[in-house]
Amino acid sequence: MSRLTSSLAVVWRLAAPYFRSEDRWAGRGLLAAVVAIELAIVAITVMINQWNNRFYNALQERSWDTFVSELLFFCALAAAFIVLAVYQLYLNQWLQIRWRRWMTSRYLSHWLADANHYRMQLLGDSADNPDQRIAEDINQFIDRGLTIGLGLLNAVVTLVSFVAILWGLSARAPLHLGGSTWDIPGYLVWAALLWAIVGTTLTHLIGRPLIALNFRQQRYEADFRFSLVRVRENGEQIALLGGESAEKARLLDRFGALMGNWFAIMTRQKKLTFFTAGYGQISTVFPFVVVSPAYFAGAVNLGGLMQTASAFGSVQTALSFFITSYRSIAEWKAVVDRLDGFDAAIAAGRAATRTAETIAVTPRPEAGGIAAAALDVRLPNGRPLVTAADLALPAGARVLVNGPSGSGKSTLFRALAGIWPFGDGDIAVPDGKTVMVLPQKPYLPVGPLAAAVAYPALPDGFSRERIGEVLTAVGLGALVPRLDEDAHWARMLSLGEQQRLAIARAILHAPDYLFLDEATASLDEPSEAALYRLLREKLPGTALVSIGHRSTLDALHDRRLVLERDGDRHTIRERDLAPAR
Ligand SMILES: Nc1ncnc2c1ncn2[C@@H]1O[C@H](COP(=O)(O)OP(=O)(O)OP(=O)(O)O)[C@@H](O)[C@H]1O
Repeated sequence: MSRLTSSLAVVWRLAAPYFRSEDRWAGRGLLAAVVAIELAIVAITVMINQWNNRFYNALQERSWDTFVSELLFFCALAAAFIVLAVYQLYLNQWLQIRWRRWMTSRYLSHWLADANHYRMQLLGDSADNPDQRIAEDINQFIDRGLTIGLGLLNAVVTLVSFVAILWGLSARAPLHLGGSTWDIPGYLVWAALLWAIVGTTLTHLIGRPLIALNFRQQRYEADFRFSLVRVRENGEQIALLGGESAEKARLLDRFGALMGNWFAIMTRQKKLTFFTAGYGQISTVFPFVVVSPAYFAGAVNLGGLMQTASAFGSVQTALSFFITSYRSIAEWKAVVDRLDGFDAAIAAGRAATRTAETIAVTPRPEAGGIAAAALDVRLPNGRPLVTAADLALPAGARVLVNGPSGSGKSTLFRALAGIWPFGDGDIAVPDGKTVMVLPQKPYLPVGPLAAAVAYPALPDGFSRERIGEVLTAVGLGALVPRLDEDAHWARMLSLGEQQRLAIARAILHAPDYLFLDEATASLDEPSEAALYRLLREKLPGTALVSIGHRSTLDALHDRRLVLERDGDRHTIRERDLAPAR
């Protein structure tokens, strides 16, 4: 029971915010309309039940006039039902897309805000495949949630309406068994209830493992899809290395996991379907079996029998809601658990920046440069990586950072840029100053070239002339006529060209601090030196902090910091630049 309450609390936590959001009036209005239509549909079912009595009695009594008028009445009910069914679907879909738009935008903001997506990745696997959670799970949560919710409402209202009818019918058709009449008030209601309780309990016992199995299936499907995307993204490397058979083996391995789980689902579902299908078949005749003694004893006529059977059927269908929707509920529960886990991972990503032991990057009003005190950069598992008693990067400085491979240079940059919270210490960044980090392989979004250059700003943030000018300055003038061309630029341009493009991006944005993490390592030395001269000329006030292994970089900087081994970590120390050759 406590599991049910906590699951309902999770559903409430996921669903309620939309109905309190800025779109609440549209959401509440549509939901109210859909619910009202569902109630009207139950009302029509009740009227059809009463119609059964009149219609079958008319047949038994061979009364033509009543037969015709009852047929017309049925046509009117059917017409109303058709209109209600059409509009219920239409309004339901409308509500779904509005609700989904709101939830998608909310999850995107929480996931992307303050580099949380990156921290969540660093913190581990608890939120696997966020793409699936945002694209599919939200959709399924709403779609299935509405179907199950409305189904439940229908079941409850049907139950209440028909229990009353069935109670009355029990009195009119008392139980005849073994030649005597048994006066059990509402015996038809008790019979339906007992029948449904037996069915529901057995369904739950047989079907319970499906919840966990469905949860795993969605994860395996997403993993498989993601592996396929990785192959597409890294096609060139795979082709060059001839890695196709390794990829195929890996993909089939992932598919194998998916298939193994699927077999478990199949076996479980086979057992469940044996039960539910059998239960469904027996349910068709069960009411007739219960009422037949009264009918054959002459206590009720054909209309009464048919109405009772139909009412019994409605009560029992309502009570069996859980049985018929078990699979759906099991799948939906898996979706709810996944979204809940995603929420928890988002919260953990945020919390990682708020615990006492974190690197705090704080804007300070005073002028001067970036300053770090008692900095202790660690890995997510707590292993120490880099320390610095104090580190000063004044405005306009040109600092080269050296250190052995794996000593933590890139991680130090991540900490200075404010996306690496693991560790301790304080980093002060002058208020309003901007920081940009250029990695060795820049990220180029798929789309027009102008958008790739202007990123992370929108392409219309800069004039075409300006974008063309900076591209020409970094030696990519040949690309200027292709600014509006849509392409996967990261695949088309050489790594050296991509690095030139990233320098163009930096010149366009003119940050106050530019961190270059081996950002020119793919260029030949003269081109690298030319780009550094260009940066100095175009961004005279910008501080340049570079990571690089080449000795030729020394001549392009004014200071050198070295990460030197110090026990289990590396410490940052100021060292002389190599004398110019
Ligand atoms: N997300 C992470 N989780 C666990 N370990 C990590 C993570 N990122 C980096 N590391 C480890 O931290 C260490 C430092 O990595 P980093 O990339 O900062 O080194 P680097 O000095 O820039 O190396 P290189 O010169 O080879 O680029 C490495 O041992 C690396 O394996």
